[in-house]
Amino acid sequence: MAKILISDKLSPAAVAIFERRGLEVDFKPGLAPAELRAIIGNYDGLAVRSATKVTREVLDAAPKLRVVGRAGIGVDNVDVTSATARGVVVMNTPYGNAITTAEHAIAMMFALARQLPDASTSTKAGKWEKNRFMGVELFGKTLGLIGCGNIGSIVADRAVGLKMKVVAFDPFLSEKRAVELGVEKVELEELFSRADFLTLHTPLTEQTKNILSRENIAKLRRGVRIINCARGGLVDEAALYDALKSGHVAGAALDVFETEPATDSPLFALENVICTPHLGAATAEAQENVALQVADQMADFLLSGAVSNAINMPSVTAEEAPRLKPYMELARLLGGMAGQLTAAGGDAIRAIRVEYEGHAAELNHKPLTAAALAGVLTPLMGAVNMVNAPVVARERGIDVAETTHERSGEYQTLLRVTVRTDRQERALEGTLIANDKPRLVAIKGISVEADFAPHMLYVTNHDKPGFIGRFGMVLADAGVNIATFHLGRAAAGGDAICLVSLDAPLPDAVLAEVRALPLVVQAQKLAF
Ligand SMILES: NC(=O)C1=CN([C@@H]2O[C@H](COP(=O)(O)OP(=O)(O)OC[C@H]3O[C@@H](n4cnc5c(N)ncnc54)[C@H](O)[C@@H]3O)[C@@H](O)[C@H]2O)C=CC1
Ligand SMILES: O=C(O)CCC(=O)C(=O)O
Repeated sequence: MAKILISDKLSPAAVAIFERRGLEVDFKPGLAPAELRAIIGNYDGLAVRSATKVTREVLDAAPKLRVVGRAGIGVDNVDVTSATARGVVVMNTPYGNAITTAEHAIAMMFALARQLPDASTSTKAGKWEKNRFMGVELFGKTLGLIGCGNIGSIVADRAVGLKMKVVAFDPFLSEKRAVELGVEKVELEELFSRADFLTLHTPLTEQTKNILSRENIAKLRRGVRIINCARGGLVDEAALYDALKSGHVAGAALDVFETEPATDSPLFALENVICTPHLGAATAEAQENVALQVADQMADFLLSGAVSNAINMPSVTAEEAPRLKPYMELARLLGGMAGQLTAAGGDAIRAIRVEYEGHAAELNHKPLTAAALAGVLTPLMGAVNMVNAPVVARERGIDVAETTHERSGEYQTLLRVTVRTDRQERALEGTLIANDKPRLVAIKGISVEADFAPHMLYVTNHDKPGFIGRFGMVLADAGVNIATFHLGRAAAGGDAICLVSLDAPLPDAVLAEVRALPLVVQAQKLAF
C-alpha cells in the first residue's frame, strides 16, 4: 500500500481523503529538515503547503518517492529540477486558493487606501484620531496589475466592479482576453507611469525577480501604493523602504517577504506599511479546497496513474488513465527493446520517433511518448521514467518526434518506436491484442509476432538452411529451455530475425556460443 507523508498544516480533509482512497497516511506537520530527511525514505508521496522545503537533499533521501503534492499554487518551495531529474512528479492545485488570494489583495488595497490597521489600533487605544486617518477613494483610480493569470484576473474583475481603471502587464495576456476582462494591456513602463495602485500576481522566476527593482520603483508615479500578495523577491525591499521613507511610494501592503518567516524587517517600523504573514491563501474555504484537491490528485496518480496539474509531466485524466495504461506498457516495452538493442551497439542516439497508427492515433500521446522515451533511455542511462525522460532526451540533444497516422496495415492500433543512431535506424512495432496485452509485431519492418517475456534472446541471421537446428542444439546442450520461438524474414534467403523467450536468463557463455554460430549476424539478450 502506498504511503503518504503530510509535512505541513493541511486541512484534516486531506487525511480523510487519503484514508478513504485506501492509502496509508502520516500527518506530521512542522518537521525540521533533518527529521524530514530521516523519514522521507519510507514514503511514496509527500503533501506540503509552503513551510516544507523540498530540497535536493530531501529528494536524495527519498528513493521511493513518486509524487510531491503542493496544496497551493507556488512551487518555489520545491526543487522541481531535482524532482524531475529523479523522476518525481510535482503537482500543485492551481485554482483552489485563487479567489481567496485575490480577495486578500483587494482587502490589502482597501486597507492601504483607508489606513485601516492603524485606524483600528488607534481607536482601540481610545484616541479617536479622526483627522489623522484621511484616506483616498478607489473609485476612478488606476490599478496596475503585473501578472494577469488566475489570481490577477480575479483581482481585475473585482477592481473593475469597484469602478477602477485596470491596466495590466503580462506577456502572455492576449488582447482578446484583456478585452474580456475589461482591462487595458500595456507595457511595463506605461503601467509604472499610470498606476495609482500597483498589485503583483506573477510567480517568482528569473524574469520576475526584482521586477520592482530600485530602478523601476523610481519610475513609478509619485504617491503610488503597492500591494504584494504574490511572492517576496518580486520587490526590492531595501529600495521599497527608501521610497516609502521619501514619500515617493505612499504605502505598501505586503503579504510576502524576501525571507520568510519575516520576523524582523525595517519595513515593520514604517507607518505607511501594512503586513500580513503570508495569509493570502488562509481562508477555511481555500484550505479545504487545496487539501481536497491535492489529496485526490495524489491518490489518483498513485492508484491509477492519472496525472492532473503536474508541473513536470503531461496530464492524464482519470478517465484516460485506464485506457492509456496498456498503451504505456506497450510504449515502454517497445522503447525498452529498442534501447537495449541500441545500448548493445554502443552508439549514441540521435533521434527517437514515436508513431501512432489507427486507434492509437486518437489517444493523448504526450504520456505515451514519455513512456517510450523512458523505455529507450533506461538501458542506456538507468533510472529514467516518464517524468524525467523528456528532459534527459533534451539534455542529450536527442531529437524527439511524434506523429499520428490513419490505419494503414492489418492492425487496428499500432505503435512504432524508431531509434536513429549515426549507424542505423531501428523501428519496432507493437499492438494490443485480447485483454489489452502488448504484442510485438515487427522489427525493422520484418514481421515477427511475439509476446514480451522477462527473458528473451534476439538473433539476426542469414536466412539459410541449418541455422535453426544448430541454434536449438546450442541451447539444448546448455540445458536452456525455449518457452516460445518466433521467426521472421525480410525475403526468402535474406535477413532474418529469431526471437525466443526463455524460462531463465541466458548464461553469457551460451550467448557467446550462439554468436559464434555460422549465419548469425548478431545475438542479444533482452530483459523485460
Ligand atoms: N500570498 C499567497 O498566499 C499566495 C500567493 N500566490 C502567488 O501568486 C502567484 C500567481 O498565482 P496565479 O495567478 O494562480 O498564477 P498564474 O500562473 O495563473 O498567473 C501568473 C501570471 O503571471 C504571468 N507572468 C509570468 N511572467 C511574467 C512577467 N515576467 N511579467 C508579467 N507577468 C508574468 C503569467 O503569464 C501568468 O499569467 C503564484 O505564482 C504564487 O506565487 C498564490 C497563491 C497564494
Ligand atoms: O499555503 C499557503 O498558505 C501559501 C499559499 C501560496 O503561497 C501559494 O499557493 O502559492
